[in-house]
Amino acid sequence: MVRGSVGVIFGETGTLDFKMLVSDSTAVHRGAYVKAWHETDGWVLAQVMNITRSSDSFTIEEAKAGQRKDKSDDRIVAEAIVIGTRDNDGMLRSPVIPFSPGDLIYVADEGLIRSVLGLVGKDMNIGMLEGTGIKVQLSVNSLVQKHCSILAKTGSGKSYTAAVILEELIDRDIPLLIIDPHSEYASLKTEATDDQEVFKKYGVTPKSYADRVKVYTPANRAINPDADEVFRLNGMNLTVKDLTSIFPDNFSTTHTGILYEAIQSLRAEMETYTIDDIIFAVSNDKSKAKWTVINMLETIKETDILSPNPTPIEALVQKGKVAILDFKGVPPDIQSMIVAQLCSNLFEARKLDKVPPGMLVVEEAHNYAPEKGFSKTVSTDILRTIASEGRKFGLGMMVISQRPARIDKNVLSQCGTQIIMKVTNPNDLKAISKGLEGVNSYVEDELMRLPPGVAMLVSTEIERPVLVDIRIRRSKHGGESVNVLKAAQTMSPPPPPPSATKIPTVEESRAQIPETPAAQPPVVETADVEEETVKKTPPPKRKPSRPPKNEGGKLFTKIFGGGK
Ligand SMILES: Nc1ncnc2c1ncn2[C@@H]1O[C@H](COP(=O)(O)OP(=O)(O)OP(=O)(O)O)[C@@H](O)[C@H]1O
Repeated sequence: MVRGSVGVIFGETGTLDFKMLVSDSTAVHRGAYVKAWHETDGWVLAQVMNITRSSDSFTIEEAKAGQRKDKSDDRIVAEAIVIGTRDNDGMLRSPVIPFSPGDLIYVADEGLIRSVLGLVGKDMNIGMLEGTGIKVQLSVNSLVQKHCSILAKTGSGKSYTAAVILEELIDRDIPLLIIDPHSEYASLKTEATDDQEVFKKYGVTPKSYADRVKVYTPANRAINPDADEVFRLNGMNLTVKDLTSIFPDNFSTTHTGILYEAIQSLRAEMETYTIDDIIFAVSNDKSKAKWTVINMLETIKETDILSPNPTPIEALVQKGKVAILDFKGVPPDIQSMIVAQLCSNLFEARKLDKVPPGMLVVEEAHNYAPEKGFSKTVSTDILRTIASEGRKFGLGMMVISQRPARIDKNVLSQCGTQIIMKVTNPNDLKAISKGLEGVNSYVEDELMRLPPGVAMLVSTEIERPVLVDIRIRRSKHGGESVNVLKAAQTMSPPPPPPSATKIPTVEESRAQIPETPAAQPPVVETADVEEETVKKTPPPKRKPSRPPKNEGGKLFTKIFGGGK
């Protein structure tokens, strides 16, 4: 083999693929980018999709003993698909006449890979092209304006990857508003303490974003003592629509009528009214149905979310700042109501240019914009609107979910960048492969096998899907699972049984601050309850990159459209 080459083309060749005889087993690996000199097109980029290795030259004794002394005459054959080359106008082209058997194959250089895949001149650093040292950089403008989704099964690295992208956006002063149901993003404030070697590998340094991030709680400080500020919605002069939209299923026509009359009478009497005034006005109604209405109004009131001093949207969305809405302790219905109101305010404020362009980040998006037939929430409409119209006004959205099949299709289909990590649920796999343009249904096989920390990136900005080894976080990761065994071993002994427990006095009860766990949004489950509700133990940290292995293979051809 000529020096520097890794193989030679042989057998029947085409314009879209070829086979190569590989010089030695470590020369190329599945997924490797290689280049071939083409007589009319010059250097053409190709990707190895499959490798096989065969040998008959060993003795039965050697086979029985499980030892082969000489492996030098193993026949290693790789199948590569042609990606193409850029012409003088920068257009991607693939050859129109077949490759020539006997031509040499080389490992592709960074310049060719970048230019052919379309990874040129971009700004954000999200990691490295899997199996290479080539940085994958995305365009901030495109990612924000054309929206982005991060999809994977639980524990596969969604919030880790999201935080990597958010760090890049914060570094570029993009305002962020994060809907955080599981208190995962406050850790952006804390610098990561991982191994320095890993930071070096990805070309980043540890960093705290404490001066940029503010955590808001829609609950109160007793429930969420780590929050920086409370978040409140406008509680003055609420309309019938404002109130009924919180519990749309609970308000019958009769209930709505009672509410309507009460609010009409208040409007006739006073300029401004509160929820207390509404409850009082409803209590004057003669029907028994008023008690249901009062009960619902009391429930809303008790959440404390409504206030005469609401949090202005201008305080949340500021250049270079991150506002995290931490939903710890907030009931699911109220979460949706908050998302609906907040996002409507945000969209209106952006349209009137009252806040700078920025990005809305929605974790567990399937709960706030569920697909029809799964559940109904008041936040779906505005999230759909932002997905379809946000880009006109410089309002981007990042949608994060472990259940792609359950997110509103209108929302998901608007995402120009899709970052997909390991997915195994058949419905989710189907939903993903259906929604990805230019990727056929066999994408499912590859997604099922992705190791932790590796994502498939599909973007309107790049020519074809690529696998990315997501970089290390600069800030600490906050989405760690609870170690159940350790917690059980370190917890204090349980309290005595009820009969032996002293009943606290009213004063003692008041003095105790309730330990309210983070609210879990409602889940309408079918066959896959287990996957969604059981938080997996985090996978072991992956090895730096995928080792060259002579296995699998067909997947790549299928995913990236082998072109046969
Ligand atoms: N790029 C990465 N580099 C290093 N470790 C990673 C990476 N991605 C994920 N991990 C590890 O995997 C674990 C799970 O990741 P993460 O919390 O992001 O999962 P998730 O998909 O958001 O899970 P859940 O749906 O349960 O919130 C993390 O604790 C982290 O240790």
